[in-house]
Amino acid sequence: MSTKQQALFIIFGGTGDLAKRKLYPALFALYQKGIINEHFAVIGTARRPWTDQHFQAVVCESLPEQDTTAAKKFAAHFYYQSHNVNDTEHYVTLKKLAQKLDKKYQIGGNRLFYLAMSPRFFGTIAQHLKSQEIVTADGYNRVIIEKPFGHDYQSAAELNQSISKYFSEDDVFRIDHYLGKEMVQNILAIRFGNNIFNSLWNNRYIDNLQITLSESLGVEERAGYYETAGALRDMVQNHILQIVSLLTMKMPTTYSEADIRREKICALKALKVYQPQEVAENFVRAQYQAANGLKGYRQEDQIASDSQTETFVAGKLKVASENFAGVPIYIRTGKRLRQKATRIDVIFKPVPGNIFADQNLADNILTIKVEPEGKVSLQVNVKKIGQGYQLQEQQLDLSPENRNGQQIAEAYEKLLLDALAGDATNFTHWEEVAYSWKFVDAIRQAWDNSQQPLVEYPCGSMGPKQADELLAIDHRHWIY
Ligand SMILES: NC(=O)C1=CN([C@@H]2O[C@H](COP(=O)(O)OP(=O)(O)OC[C@H]3O[C@@H](n4cnc5c(N)ncnc54)[C@H](OP(=O)(O)O)[C@@H]3O)[C@@H](O)[C@H]2O)C=CC1
Ligand SMILES: O=C1O[C@H](COP(=O)(O)O)[C@@H](O)[C@H](O)[C@H]1O
Repeated sequence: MSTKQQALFIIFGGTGDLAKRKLYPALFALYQKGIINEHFAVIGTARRPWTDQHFQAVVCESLPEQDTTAAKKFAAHFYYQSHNVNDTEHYVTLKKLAQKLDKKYQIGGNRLFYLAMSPRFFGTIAQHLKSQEIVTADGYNRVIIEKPFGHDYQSAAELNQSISKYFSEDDVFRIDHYLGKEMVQNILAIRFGNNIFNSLWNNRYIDNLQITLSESLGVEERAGYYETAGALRDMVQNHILQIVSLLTMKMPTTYSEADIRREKICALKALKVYQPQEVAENFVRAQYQAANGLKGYRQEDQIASDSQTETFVAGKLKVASENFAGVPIYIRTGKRLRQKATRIDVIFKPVPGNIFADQNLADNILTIKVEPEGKVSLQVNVKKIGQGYQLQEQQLDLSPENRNGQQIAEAYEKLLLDALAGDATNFTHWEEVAYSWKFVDAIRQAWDNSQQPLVEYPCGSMGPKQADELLAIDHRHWIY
């Protein structure tokens, strides 16, 4: 999709880490492709007293090519307003600036409000956008909301209620950047574009699913946020459960936003919400400890020396749906693990009545590697070349061929373009968020109310042994 778009972006949190690392480079990529060109402007807002010139210099610095004419022309579309989101007066100034830029760049009233700030401000921003008439009557008004959407089901419901007073669900784009990743988007193509996978995608043929989101980085500069979140809220509630929904949803009636959403909601609703005893049996929480020259979590800046925050979660999920009942979904995510790896392994059941049973055949495994390198492969068994009849495993590379040598777009670039085009297929609907929180809340509450220990794992490992035992008890092991 390369239709030209016109919009005024208003970024709340314009001086923040996300804006600099992800949003400005993503907008620049759209600019270089000509998708946003003349008829766009960006207002960055935050409290610090920057000038437009300083802001433009910061934007340039955030780009992969900083000193080119294109970068400078692009940054000239950026304006800064010092703004405390709690201060009504600031919205009056913001409105005037927005009107001026709308006219200058002939934008036609389209506005995209990006809330790249702590969620505690989302309600007040939404309210002021309406009450101070920063929304327009002659174009669209869409609000993109960063994660985390709430802290638990209750706070998410309250937040949703306060936003929905001012914006309809169709104009709310709850971002989960994993849904913008090329290989995550590939899941539906692989499942529903191939009868060989579509017809086998159920509990008669799939033995188990494994999802790994491992990171080599530690908590970095985000201690304040991470201490209130932990790996369960930071990664499981959103990214992992979104992947689970794509893997277990039924085939939608059509490839459309409404039909896909409906099936994803059903998939999340079908997740078994655990009782406290079941949480203890099916979930492991752990924290990284100093090893391999790296600090332990409790020695990191601004982390309490007795912090109970989990930096690793592994779990076994159960789905109460016709197609997935009885298929365990093993999930795992953590910081300071051996390496960055985001992957999905679909392990198929062995051939019934296998005539090669004495040869210890490898499982058929479909692997979708999301990162660091996007790849799809299928493990099969073939005859070894030569005399006799021995089998050997073979990896079939099913990776999408990049026929035009295109650079793969970053998740934020794709999602920003979707939001500009009004396509919410790759954003999360409120009901998806609600069911995800209900699932996660049960685990969090069980942990908070129980003596279930927070176990340790050394930096650079793949997590604690308890995460391996979760599978071993079922006579399985992690494929990765
Ligand atoms: N960083 C990341 O990699 C990711 C971040 N996110 C989410 O994105 C959002 C932003 O995160 P991040 O950029 O890391 O956070 P930062 O802490 O880096 O940025 C927060 C921004 O909010 C501004 N701000 C804070 N208080 C006010 C206020 N009262 N009025 C106006 N502006 C204010 C800050 O600027 P100033 O101090 O000048 O006011 C700053 O621009 C969060 O919801 C986070 O969970 C999601 C995924 C990844
Ligand atoms: O949302 C988040 O995601 C990042 C990992 O994202 P990735 O695209 O690098 O895989 C994680 O580091 C961060 O803690 C979390 O908030």
